[in-house]
Amino acid sequence: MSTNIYRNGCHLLNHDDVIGTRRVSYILYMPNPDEPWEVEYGGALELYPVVEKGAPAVCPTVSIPPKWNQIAFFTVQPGHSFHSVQEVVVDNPRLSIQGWFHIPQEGELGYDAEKQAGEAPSSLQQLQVNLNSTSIIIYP
Ligand SMILES: O=C(O)CCC(=O)C(=O)O
Ligand SMILES: [Fe+2]
Repeated sequence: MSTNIYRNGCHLLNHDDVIGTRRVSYILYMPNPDEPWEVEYGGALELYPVVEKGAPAVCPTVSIPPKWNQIAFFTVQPGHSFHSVQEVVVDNPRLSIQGWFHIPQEGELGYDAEKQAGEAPSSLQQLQVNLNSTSIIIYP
């Protein structure tokens, strides 16, 4: 879980959230409740349909502006759950708490070692594998 602040100029490019054992994404929006967020401020969560597996459409079909005390959930699906955050174009900060529900981890009820083994590696694990590959050139 993390707290996030998107200031004027901040945005998040299209991605699917798939890392390790994530299953459901959630975002709780907390812009200033006394100054309702306007669509023109940008900062909407945008959802993309999939043209074919792994390829999102160019344009989103759903756009959800942040609203005080509103929470968004979506399932994390490899090559499907594409979303982005529009650039914020106002000086009001776009505040949120964001995180993921995971499948049971080692030591938790319902943990399944085989399921864990089949999971997509985290980005850190992917980077570590690639660092050992001869096709990567590390510049000083
Ligand atoms: O803040 C949002 O609406 C989405 C954030 C997001 O996609 C992420 O942090 O991975
Ligand atoms: Fe995301």
